[in-house]
Amino acid sequence: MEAVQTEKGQISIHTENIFPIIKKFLYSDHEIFLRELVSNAVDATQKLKKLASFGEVNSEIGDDLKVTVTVDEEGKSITISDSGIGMTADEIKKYINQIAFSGASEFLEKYKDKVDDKGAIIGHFGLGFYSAFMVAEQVEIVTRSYKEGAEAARWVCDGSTEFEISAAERAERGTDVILHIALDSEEFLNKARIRSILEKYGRFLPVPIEFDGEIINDATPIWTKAPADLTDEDYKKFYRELYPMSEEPLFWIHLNVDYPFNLTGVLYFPKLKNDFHVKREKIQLYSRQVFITDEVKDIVPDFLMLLHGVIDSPDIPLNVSRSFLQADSNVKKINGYITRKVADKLTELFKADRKAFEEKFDDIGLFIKYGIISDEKFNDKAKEFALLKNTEGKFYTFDEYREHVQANQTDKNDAAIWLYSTDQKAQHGYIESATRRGYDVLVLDTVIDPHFINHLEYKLEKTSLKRVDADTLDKLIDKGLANQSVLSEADQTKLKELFETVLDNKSLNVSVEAMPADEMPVTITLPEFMRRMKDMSQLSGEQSFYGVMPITYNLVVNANHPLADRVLKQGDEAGQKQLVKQLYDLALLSQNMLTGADLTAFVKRTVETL
Ligand SMILES: Nc1ncnc2c1ncn2[C@@H]1O[C@H](COP(=O)(O)OP(=O)(O)OP(=O)(O)O)[C@@H](O)[C@H]1O
Repeated sequence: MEAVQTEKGQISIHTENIFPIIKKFLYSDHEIFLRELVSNAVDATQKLKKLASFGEVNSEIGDDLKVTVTVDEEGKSITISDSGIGMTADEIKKYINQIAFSGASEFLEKYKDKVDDKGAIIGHFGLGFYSAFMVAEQVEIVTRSYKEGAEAARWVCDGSTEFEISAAERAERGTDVILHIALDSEEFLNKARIRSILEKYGRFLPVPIEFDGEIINDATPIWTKAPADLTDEDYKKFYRELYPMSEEPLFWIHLNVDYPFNLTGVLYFPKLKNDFHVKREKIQLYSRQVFITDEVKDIVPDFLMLLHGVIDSPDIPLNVSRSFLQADSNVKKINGYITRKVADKLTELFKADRKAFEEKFDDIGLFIKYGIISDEKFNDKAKEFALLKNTEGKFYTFDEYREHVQANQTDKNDAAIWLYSTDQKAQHGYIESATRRGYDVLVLDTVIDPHFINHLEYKLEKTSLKRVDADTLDKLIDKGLANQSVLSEADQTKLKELFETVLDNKSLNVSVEAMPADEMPVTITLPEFMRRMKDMSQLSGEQSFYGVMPITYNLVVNANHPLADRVLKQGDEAGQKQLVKQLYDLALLSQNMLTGADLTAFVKRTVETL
């Protein structure tokens, strides 16, 4: 048998098949054609300006260069005209025929295995000029190069691989791209539709875009200007333009970097309050002032998506799938840069005016906490400016807080115990008891706090956080100093049994403890770990073991309260039962757990005793 010879070769791609495939791939995003063609016209105009500035254009170029888009409803065509550099017949052959075909081939090669994975590709792969064939059955270019003595040329192609180039009439330098719209794309002959597409993609293009006699864009949006030339009002005005329905932003960051990647933009901090899921105005992503997308999910870290504004970077690859984007090293660097900038801005604001920073903290705390949890680098910087607020409305950095509570809130194992409340009103009685002992109570009541608390414990040394109603204070901060009980062991057991029998409730874990006499006679607590598990499973929305696990509350009877003694000494059984029930209901009431028929019965019983 003859041996197989080593051979190298090229897989050939049949370009005749390209157009049906382009159409198929781009199906949901047909309007992109206008972005591509207008961008080309803008590029041609910018190139001309550049050449003129080098002194390479002989004629006057004028300072009112613009791109015009015209819809001819009757003639069923759309024309994109510019007065840019234009093309000679040879350049058409080179740039339009060859490049486009090789671009399309490359595209085919790249995605040939992914025909079913449309969602991953549709969007921004920028096939440029050739996207015209998504909507046109025939495309015509009439162009004249800026070069001296250049002759105008016409190129016509009907979407097959055949084209025709001929001499044409065009008095002035520049290019007209004329799309003869296909039957199935006549929606694009609607002027309102074209205007809205132009406004979406071209709102900040760097060259004036005229449609229906009007300029539809702002060619010098603020992110292209130097911060020194802008006032606060300029930034606010731009914000209103972007998000007309929103409240004023708190502050903003002007991004500007050229190395090792190019990025400009303005990011605004909105007033977030506790608004985590709703009202996420989107960050808009631009590439050289061309709108690309406001779906920046995989490009910008999730916590930064709470910010608003514009990012413009020609270095974010827009022609590949989203999963690829996440791995892209430029995207990673850009994320790192933005995160650093945001952290620096917060540090600067904190240092410049702490009081003003504290006043804004309710609005930015959510963002900062989210950043701390999700981004290690941000976390490192945030230590400087992240604040904790206590029930008195005072703010502390983590270090300051540690210092503040160290003396009084360290337990017998030398661990610091930070107490917190998730609802100052609901936990009022417990907060009051704690502050009576000189303990400090933090307010951690935002949606993100359950995660933030876990994170704090993980990061802080020998520190745990406990909700103020998670146990009796002596157990929450166990200093190893047992209170003396005025009741004997036997009486304590009797009291415990009495409560168990009268209340007859399996979800209660009854105990008798010697607490200070001025504490409540009966307290209900929910152990910290059990509540956290519940909260977390609720937050994640998943049914977990802890989500369905029955809750057991602790019911603690204060042996040193005079009423404990009174219960024991109560002669008649009915009266004793009534007293136990009343004390239990009062405990429920202070935990906001007394509702429905039980509440009605309690009110009735109380009225009767008055
Ligand atoms: N209006 C125009 N005026 C002058 N030259 C043009 C014009 N439109 C297209 N060209 C030339 O044709 C080339 C190919 O255009 P095409 O849109 O396919 O690709 P591109 O703009 O280079 O890249 P992309 O695929 O990202 O759009 C351009 O690079 C340019 O040289």
